[in-house]
Amino acid sequence: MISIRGLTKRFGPQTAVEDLTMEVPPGIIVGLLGPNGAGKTTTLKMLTGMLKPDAGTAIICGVDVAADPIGAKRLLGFVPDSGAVYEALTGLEFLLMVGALYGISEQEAKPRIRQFLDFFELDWNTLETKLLGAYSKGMKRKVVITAALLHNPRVVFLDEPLDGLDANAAVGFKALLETLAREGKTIVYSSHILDVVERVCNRVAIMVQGRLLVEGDPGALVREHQAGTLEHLFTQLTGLTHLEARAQDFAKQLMVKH
Ligand SMILES: Nc1ncnc2c1ncn2[C@@H]1O[C@H](COP(=O)(O)OP(=O)(O)OP(=O)(O)O)[C@@H](O)[C@H]1O
Repeated sequence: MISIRGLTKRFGPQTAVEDLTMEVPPGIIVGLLGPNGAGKTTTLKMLTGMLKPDAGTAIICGVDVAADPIGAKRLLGFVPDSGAVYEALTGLEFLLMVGALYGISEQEAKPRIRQFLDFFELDWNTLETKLLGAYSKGMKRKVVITAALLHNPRVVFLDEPLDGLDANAAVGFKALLETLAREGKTIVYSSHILDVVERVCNRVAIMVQGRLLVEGDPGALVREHQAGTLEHLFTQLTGLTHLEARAQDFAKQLMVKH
């Protein structure tokens, strides 16, 4: 489980995350939502020990992330939005290296890697011989997801996880997340794809300008705000109203100029 108390991060004069407090119990998939620049990635980086908070605490399954970042990393998996990998390694070399960092032997890692490959329909020969720099975006994403889940973490953080995955892989991955949650894992899912969040997540947290605006069951929040859909609730709360009319005006202006 995740317990966040007063988490705050400043970059110079700007407060990227302000006084964030939230509890996420085991078995829950919480969708972290917010417009560009709301502070979602900064929050995930603090929760995974990649950034030190200026104030507040984040506890992962009883371990304080700032006080014991290595201990916390043993318990968590992170799929970052950048999806960066060591491009000069083969997929297998990269995954075995990640496994070794978590103390998993090659003997132990290989069958686990094979399970993920079968699931994602990736070819073992490609993984063994091709450098990651030559993988397609979707293939890299599958390797990054495998790397994040290889050590069977109790808490999983995902930043735009479906980015680059084809429709089949995305459907499979969503089902995998639901299975992991049923097994008692805690999952934080940050995305802009609201209909996916609505389907996959049992809780949502909406951030704006570094602050948590609302948090709870998506259906209940939509009803409470009489929004109809999560997408409408999001635009209501984040102040982006009359978007369609604005888009039409903008398109008309473009047409006049050309
Ligand atoms: N390393 C940094 N140095 C300075 N400012 C930063 C840094 N990282 C983030 N910020 C600022 O903090 C704010 C929150 O950024 P963050 O990346 O957390 O937002 P986000 O909600 O993930 O946005 P997006 O949906 O666009 O990915 C932004 O205004 C951003 O410019």
